[in-house]
Amino acid sequence: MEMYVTNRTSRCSSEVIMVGEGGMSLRSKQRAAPSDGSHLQFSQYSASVMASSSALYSYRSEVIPSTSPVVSASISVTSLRKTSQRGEHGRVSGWLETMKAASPPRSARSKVGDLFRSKQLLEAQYMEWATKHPSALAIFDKLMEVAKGKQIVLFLDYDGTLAPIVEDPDEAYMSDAMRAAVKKVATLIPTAIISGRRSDKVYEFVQLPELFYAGSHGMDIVGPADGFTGLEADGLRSRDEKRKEAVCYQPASEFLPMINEVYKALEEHAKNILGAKVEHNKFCATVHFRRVEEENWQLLAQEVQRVVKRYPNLCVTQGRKVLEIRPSIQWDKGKAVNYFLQTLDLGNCNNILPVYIGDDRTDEDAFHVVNQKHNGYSILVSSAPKATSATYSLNNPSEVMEFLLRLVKRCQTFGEARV
Ligand SMILES: O=P(O)(O)OC[C@H]1O[C@H](O[C@H]2O[C@H](CO)[C@@H](O)[C@H](O)[C@H]2O)[C@H](O)[C@@H](O)[C@@H]1O
Repeated sequence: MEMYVTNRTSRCSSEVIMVGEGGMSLRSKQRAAPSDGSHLQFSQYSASVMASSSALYSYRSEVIPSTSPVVSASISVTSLRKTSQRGEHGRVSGWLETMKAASPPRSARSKVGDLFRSKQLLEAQYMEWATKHPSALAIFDKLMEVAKGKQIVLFLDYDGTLAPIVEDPDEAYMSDAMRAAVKKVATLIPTAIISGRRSDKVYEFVQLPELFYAGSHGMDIVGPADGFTGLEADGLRSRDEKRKEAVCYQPASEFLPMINEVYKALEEHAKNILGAKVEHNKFCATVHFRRVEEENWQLLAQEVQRVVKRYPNLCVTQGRKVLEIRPSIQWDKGKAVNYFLQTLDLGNCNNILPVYIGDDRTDEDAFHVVNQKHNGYSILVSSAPKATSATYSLNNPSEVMEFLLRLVKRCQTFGEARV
């Protein structure tokens, strides 16, 4: 099956078909909302997506910078709402078929021989994929050679990157060892966490005032004021106690009442589906499928559709066994990366090297920006072959920690992480 994604200019129609973890797929066609009037512009991009029946998938993408000095691209704005134009049932069925193809019934998985063969197959597929996305640990010295004399700026996703994926999103704790590694690196390199969660929730997990935070997929930014350097960041406390020194950027602030309303409606609609959970991520609402029996996924997706179609200014994006309902504005994790770089006064600096580490589809926006605009390092965290524009890979959060510690050691030895 071959799938195409196209998107041109900031006021455009886009058609996206995606296959994700557990084979979740979604197809939609929508008109993007007008620009929010910020200094950032949407660029052109095109990509093709290919997926095999075994739910292995990959895509090639290309970003064509506009003439604007600040360019970024988005790939993930999809809408279940518009799906209804093509027939909701057909679309949801297609989505479920792909999802089930990636999760064969337990009986089929239980045979030892089958398990062994599929493990071997997966390993071979991973190795092939890893030749295209080399391990950032394996080529660490080479990466650092290129970084010599450059200001590294570090961007980290949270779930699946700093903390392992778990069943209950309220229990996605990072380890103390990871916290210590992030703390060390943040004392040497300007570091920000860009998460889909609400920023206060991420801060609750991370507990490090040394960092900058952007929650709600970059729609809730706590960053440095002009002339404020990365090493002086004071986490979320800057919001209350050091307001003068911090900048809060919330490009979707007018959507807050709407998201509150949608959250309540989703909770109401999902309450009778066993295992379903709705999370309020401030500027988006996240519906969790992970603990829902597969036979109820369709029901839950239909409930989401039912709610979202009442809100023409909202759209649905996908993550790891989640559907996320968010404002249809042109803002994403990639824009948040640019925002941080600009407020750190590094946006137009040739001497910077942004490093972005993330595991999910919404991180792809940031990978694009880091690759195309800044020639930086984009690193996907994944233990399975995955569609990505990230150049490099790390297998899991433990490898992320190892990477951070090597970065620390390297900075301490050479003192070159900051210009
Ligand atoms: O951008 P991120 O920091 O990666 O946040 C994306 C979503 O992460 C969380 O959900 C994911 O992790 C959960 C805990 O491991 C897991 O149960 C869920 O299936 C994953 O999708 C978070 O709960 C969401 O709100 C974030 O949007």
